[in-house]
Amino acid sequence: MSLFGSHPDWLSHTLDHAGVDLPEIKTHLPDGTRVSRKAVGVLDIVPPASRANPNAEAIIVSAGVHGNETAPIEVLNGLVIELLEGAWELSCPVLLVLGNPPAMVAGDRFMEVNLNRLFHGAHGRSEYAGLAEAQRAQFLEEACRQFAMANPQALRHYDLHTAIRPSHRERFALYPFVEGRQVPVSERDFLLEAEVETLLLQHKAGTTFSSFSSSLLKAESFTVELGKVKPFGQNDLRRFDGIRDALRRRFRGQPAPSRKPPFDHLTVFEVVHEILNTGKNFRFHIPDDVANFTEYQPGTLIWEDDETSYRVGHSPEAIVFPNPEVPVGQRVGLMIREGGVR
Ligand SMILES: O=C(O)CCC(=O)N[C@@H](CCC(=O)O)C(=O)O
Ligand SMILES: [Zn+2]
Repeated sequence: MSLFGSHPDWLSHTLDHAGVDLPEIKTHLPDGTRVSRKAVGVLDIVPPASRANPNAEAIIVSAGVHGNETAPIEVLNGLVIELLEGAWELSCPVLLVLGNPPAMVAGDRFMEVNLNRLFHGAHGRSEYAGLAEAQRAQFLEEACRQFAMANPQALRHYDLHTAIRPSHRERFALYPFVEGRQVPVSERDFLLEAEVETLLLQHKAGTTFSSFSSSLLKAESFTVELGKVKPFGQNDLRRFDGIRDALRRRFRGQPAPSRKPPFDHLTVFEVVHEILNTGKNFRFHIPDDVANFTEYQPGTLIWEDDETSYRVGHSPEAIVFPNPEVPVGQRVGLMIREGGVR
């Protein structure tokens, strides 16, 4: 397919052209579906207007916002291969994004600065001026805005990741904070369909990709953690069948299946405290290699600096994403408290 020149698929084209500014290129599938490669790693795919969109939605799916989180990249590439081969027909507009191609080639989380801290306008801060990752964040925001404007259906965004640490809960989703909203039942059902059994409710807006799309584009968005970071080719992709099958079902516009055990209830946590590297002789009292969802008892000292400290409150709290190796001002981890099963 000319979209990818001599490359066998989207992923190999993206890796081979990482960091290159290619012009937009458009083509049609035999069934009339329009496919546009808007940039390296960005595909905008729209079914023919005559085709029904039974779920009345437009979907953004991103992976590779962190370059070393390879399994969701392989899953998304697999779905693109199926679609372009004609294995099934698309029913809703989709914008598919491989976030950070140079970091994917390097096998690193990022090159100069964490792309997933540059959205919601953060790419415009003076300290990021001229950085390729800031330009990519700006480009991706604009691509999402244009996609949302061209497709006025209900907008969804799933930003797919894998975690650095092992986890007591293999798959979990984060729901960005937007004042006054609640997770719709249909989205809870979708997470369970994707075998994601745990949901974290954020307590404030951030600068992640999913926070941008939910706050500024009014999308129902989630960051979805699907397992552990591994290099390309080393993922057991059977562990990602849930998300692949659930996304394919949505792309095809098929009805949602009913909840089935063991994936029939979501355990919900709320974020109670975001640990930031304060830079004032910051000391983190959680071991470096602790698993996500490790629980700490009331009163446990989590971090301190020369001015203040944080201890677990009146009931147990767990840690996710512990990582003290971040620049001053960035997130070292989240403290969460269980808030019910739904
Ligand atoms: O395992 C880790 O420490 C990081 C995994 C990861 O990249 N998580 C995302 C979560 C984004 C969000 O809070 O919605 C990130 O840190 O960017
Ligand atoms: Zn990530």
